Amino acid sequence: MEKISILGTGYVGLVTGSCFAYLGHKVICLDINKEKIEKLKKGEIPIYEPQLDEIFALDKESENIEFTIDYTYAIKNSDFIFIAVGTPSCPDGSANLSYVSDALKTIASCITENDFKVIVNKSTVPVGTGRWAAKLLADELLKKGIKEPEKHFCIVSNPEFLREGKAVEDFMNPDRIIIGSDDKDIALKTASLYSTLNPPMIITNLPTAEMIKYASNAFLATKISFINEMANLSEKIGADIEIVSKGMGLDKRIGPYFLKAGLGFGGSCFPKDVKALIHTSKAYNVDPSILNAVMKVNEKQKIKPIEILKGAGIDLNGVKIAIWGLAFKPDTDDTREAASLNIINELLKHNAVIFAYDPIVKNLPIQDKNLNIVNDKYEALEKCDVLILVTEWNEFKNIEFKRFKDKIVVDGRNIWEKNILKKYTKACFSIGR
Ligand SMILES: NC(=O)c1ccc[n+]([C@@H]2O[C@H](COP(=O)([O-])OP(=O)(O)OC[C@H]3O[C@@H](n4cnc5c(N)ncnc54)[C@H](O)[C@@H]3O)[C@@H](O)[C@H]2O)c1
Ligand SMILES: O=c1ccn([C@@H]2O[C@H](COP(=O)(O)OP(=O)(O)O[C@H]3O[C@H](CO)[C@@H](O)[C@H](O)[C@H]3O)[C@@H](O)[C@H]2O)c(=O)[nH]1
Repeated sequence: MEKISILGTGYVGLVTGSCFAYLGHKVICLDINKEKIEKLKKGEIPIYEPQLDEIFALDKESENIEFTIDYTYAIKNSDFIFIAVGTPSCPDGSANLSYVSDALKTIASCITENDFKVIVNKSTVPVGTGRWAAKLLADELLKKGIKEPEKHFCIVSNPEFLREGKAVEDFMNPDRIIIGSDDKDIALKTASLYSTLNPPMIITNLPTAEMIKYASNAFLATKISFINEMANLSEKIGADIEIVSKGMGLDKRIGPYFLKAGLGFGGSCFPKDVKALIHTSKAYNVDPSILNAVMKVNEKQKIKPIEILKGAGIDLNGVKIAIWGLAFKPDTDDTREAASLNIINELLKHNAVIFAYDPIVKNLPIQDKNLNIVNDKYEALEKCDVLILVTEWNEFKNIEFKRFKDKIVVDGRNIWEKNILKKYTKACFSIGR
């Protein structure tokens, strides 16, 4: 069993650290956010993620996991150092590598002449970052007077493919593990951290590993924008996109996944990663025409309910609108790039009054006198004339339809049967049907 530190204890870092500890490794999770680490030390999990509490409790019992803000301690007591800090979008769409670069500089400040550390990057970073990181680290070590710096570390790329809401399940049952490194032995050593999971493995070079992550996310995002474009056409010509998706998905070459039409993709990954890949493509003079279209379709799709309501002749000024679901998808408390934010911002511009409900999310990065977050879905519904279903949480699937009487309902994720909606509502709209 190996000694691992995880730098950055967010969604990816905490899940990775907890799961590695569960697999028997000795894990130190580090973050620069003191408050987060204090909570974790007390046994409080700062994010909502199914199954994480069970694994976390077992890790605490086995004493395989500890939490710290002390870089020197974390680096000294680990052989594998995972970087799992954020890589958000810069205003020009490129990935902001400042957190990665800060982490690398602090690692360099802790490495001594007697050390050899494997530095594994799990953050999603543009192609070329691994080799850039090796140079940055070598320069920092040289500045400290460490000769032949490359003898003291090796950089590995190990992109993460977990989904929020299913993060533990995904970590424990990976479709594949990708390891990229310029040193094959170190790559194999890193791969062995996962050996008990027995996953399909690809061992390759640094840029290929980095590219696999972006190409995967961009392809999944493309599937979503594609099906949403088909939904917009289906709606006009009387086809039902749910049945179209099912019919397409039965073709094994297409497959059934990521063909759910709705309000587009949000979250901390697809939007930023597609934008970053567009940026990289342009930097290498490759025309990212598909990726540009994927983003364009998605931006429109996120505010589709506004277009639907306006198209139905509803003047949004002063209208009371209930929003069900604020997280970017069910089973997470994450609202980064959530369609709910785009819809709420648009509605506020039109002077609508909003009563929003989500089972987990109780705060939003938007403050407005016309935005109310309430604790009960029916309370939101009863106060309003219009309901927009934004996130398909399970609790919205079986509801008392009779409460929809006299309401205008927009089902943004196609969770309700259109015939039932027609029976119980004043007017109803779904996506692509
Ligand atoms: N969220 C996902 O589902 C997911 C899945 C796969 C890959 N990724 C990628 O993983 C990376 C992390 O994503 P996330 O969602 O976990 O981010 P996050 O914002 O939840 O967590 C990042 C953490 O890093 C900490 N941090 C920042 N600078 C630091 C430093 N110098 N040293 C130590 N800690 C530092 C922050 O305080 C924060 O707690 C991103 O590159 C993302 O694209 C995310
Ligand atoms: O058929 C579908 C599938 C998804 N979505 C939307 O797409 C977004 C992303 O969903 P999902 O992929 O389940 O969530 P993430 O947690 O963002 O995970 C993605 O992004 C992660 C970060 O890179 C990767 O690790 C995962 O493999 C990748 O699925 C959400 O807004 C969903 O509502 C659809 O609209 N239709």
